[in-house]
Amino acid sequence: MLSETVVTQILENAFQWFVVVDKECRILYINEDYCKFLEVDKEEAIGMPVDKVIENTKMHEVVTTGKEHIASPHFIKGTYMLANRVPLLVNGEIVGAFGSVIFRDMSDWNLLSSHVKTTMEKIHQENTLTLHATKLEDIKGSSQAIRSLKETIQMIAPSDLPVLIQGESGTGKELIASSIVERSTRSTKAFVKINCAAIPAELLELELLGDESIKTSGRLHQAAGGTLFIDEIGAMPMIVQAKLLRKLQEVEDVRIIAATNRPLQTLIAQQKFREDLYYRLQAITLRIPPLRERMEDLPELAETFLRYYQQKAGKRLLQLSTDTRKFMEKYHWPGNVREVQNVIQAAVYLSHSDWIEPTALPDSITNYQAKNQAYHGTLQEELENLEKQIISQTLHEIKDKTLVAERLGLSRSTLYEKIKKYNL
Ligand SMILES: Nc1ncnc2c1ncn2[C@@H]1O[C@H](COP(=O)(O)OP(=O)(O)OP(=O)(O)O)[C@@H](O)[C@H]1O
Repeated sequence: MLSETVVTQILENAFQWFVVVDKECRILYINEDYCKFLEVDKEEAIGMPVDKVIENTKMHEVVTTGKEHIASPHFIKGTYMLANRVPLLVNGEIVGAFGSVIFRDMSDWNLLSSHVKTTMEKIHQENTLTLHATKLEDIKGSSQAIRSLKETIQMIAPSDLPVLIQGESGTGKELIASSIVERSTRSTKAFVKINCAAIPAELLELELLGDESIKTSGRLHQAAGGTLFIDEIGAMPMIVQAKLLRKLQEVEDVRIIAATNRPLQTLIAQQKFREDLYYRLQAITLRIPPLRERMEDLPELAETFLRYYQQKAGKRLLQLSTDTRKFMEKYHWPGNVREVQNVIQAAVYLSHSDWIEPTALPDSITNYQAKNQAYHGTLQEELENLEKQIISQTLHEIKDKTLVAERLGLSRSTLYEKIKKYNL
């Protein structure tokens, strides 16, 4: 136990000014610095009603309502200060309140805000983590598929060969295209993009190929000397495909990287894609498997997005709880890496503690397991597994065991027995 003398020294040397009142709002303690500012004698102030010593005080509101005031503006001696006021409780009953001044005036506040600003700028400069992933090193994942993809990129990037990237939506086709450009001899030249699915069919030809009669250059021309990334090429109308092929034969030096989420061979079979254009584009074909076929990449991807969004949100170190990881591992991720990114981003903002619990995941993920889980144990074993999971998750969410017992409709002793049984 700290002696009274030590406690007094700590209180007196605290940066903040503060006051403690009893439930009648009489001052029990006020520190020396605060008294100096208020121009009152400390010995005289102690025992006096707080509103006689501190103008515009709101301590009585806290004592009456039991509600805390955080960073509440307090006008005193011609200036606004910021104050925190919290009720003091003994056995759940209000016995008084503690008030402290966190910013004594605007100059305190300006000083702090300037410190915060420069520190945050420094953190941002040091923070090399970016989600504008464009380089080979930004491609995360250690699955065989990703490793050999990265090896192939290193080999083919310096050439001028056209590349066709095939993969479901959100698998990282644009990222792969950028990393090829970045490793190529054209990295400092134009890198022009066009998304065939995002531009109405009737405008696509003009956008892509331009029109000399109205002196409009298309993106193909703009990419001269550099690279043209044609996203969703499978959505390009046949007529534009024919014109593109013709232009490619005459046009200046452009490297084409095309991407598609539908296999072009299927579109050729359906007569929706020209075979001659396909052969012109696919000198090198890179296939990115969907995430569900390379689930070993999930932890690294989740970690990358977690660190990024945690820093962006200015939160402390966040971790995925074991249950959350389990749900994520069982899910099939139809939106691939982009879906992981979105789920983690939302979870970071939805989490109140240092752990991301399954409650921060969308229902599509938490319900998915329930629908698709294969059961291998006896009914008794499976029921016990589920019971363990429910109790463990509720304990993570609500720390207070009495409240957990209440929520689950158990007596406290039954809850304790189960905690012991399941080693929670
Ligand atoms: N292996 C990876 N490592 C790190 N980030 C990745 C990886 N794959 C994808 N991403 C990120 O996921 C997001 C989606 O990727 P991208 O836009 O490249 O996908 P896409 O296949 O082009 O999607 P769409 O077909 O819908 O246009 C981007 O933020 C990208 O940086």
